[in-house]
Amino acid sequence: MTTRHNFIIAIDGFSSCGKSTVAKALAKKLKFVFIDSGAMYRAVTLYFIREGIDVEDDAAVAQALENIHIDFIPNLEKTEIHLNDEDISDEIRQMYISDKVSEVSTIKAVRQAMVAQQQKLGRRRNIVMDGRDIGTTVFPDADMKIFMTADPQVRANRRYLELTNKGEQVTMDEIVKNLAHRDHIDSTREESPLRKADDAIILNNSYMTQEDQLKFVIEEYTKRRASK
Ligand SMILES: Nc1ncnc2c1ncn2[C@@H]1O[C@H](COP(=O)(O)OP(=O)(O)OP(=O)(O)O)[C@@H](O)[C@H]1O
Ligand SMILES: Nc1ccn([C@@H]2O[C@H](COP(=O)(O)O)[C@@H](O)[C@H]2O)c(=O)n1
Repeated sequence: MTTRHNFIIAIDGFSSCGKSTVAKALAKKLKFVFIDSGAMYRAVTLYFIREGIDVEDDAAVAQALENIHIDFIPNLEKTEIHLNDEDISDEIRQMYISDKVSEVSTIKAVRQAMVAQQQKLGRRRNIVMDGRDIGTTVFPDADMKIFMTADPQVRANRRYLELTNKGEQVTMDEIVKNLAHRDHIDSTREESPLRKADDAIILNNSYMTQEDQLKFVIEEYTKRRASK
């Protein structure tokens, strides 16, 4: 067995509870690389929608995965996600992607392709990766694992504010349904379902500010770093 020298932080949890927010802030503070694994599943979903890929057609799915190239490109303060050299960072946040992404994410071939890329991205670099199966499947040996949750109504309110501030026409009802729908599919699918890793620490941020949640994970990191 080879010893790993990089530090891996896995942040998993339910939809819209603030995983990317805390992961991004933590990565910035520690000068680690932040990887939003959900954005990768969203990129695949966008490609499937655009190309009209039938998710039941294994050959079409396999061919599509061959044609999909996802890159994370740092650009000033943010990291863009590119699908075959196109910046799709904003497009993948729209509701029509959120409505389909969990269905696409149940496909075994899709998960295998994404997990392999995620593991490659975490080789040798210090990273913070957020998603649903990071602490259980992608990096079961992560140095620190957080499992995030928040009250469903709080999560829906936050997502509603985020999307309406961006000018997207959505109703609270649509958002509540989408979060419940995704959480259900993500937690019950056969392939690497969303679940708390046995060694993950729970962070319920329903009544925490973004500053409080960052402080919580930095304190946890400081303890872990000292014992690594
Ligand atoms: N502690 C907090 N208090 C208030 N708003 C928050 C807090 N943490 C995150 N948010 C806001 O909640 C929304 C959802 O956060 P974020 O996108 O980080 O969640 P996520 O878990 O990564 O979501 P998803 O899994 O759907 O991608 C964002 O608008 C973010 O600014
Ligand atoms: N490791 C992951 C990450 C995400 N998914 C699926 O993608 C959806 C979108 O993720 P967001 O974090 O951007 O909300 C999510 O609902 C999952 O269906 C996944 O399966 N595994």
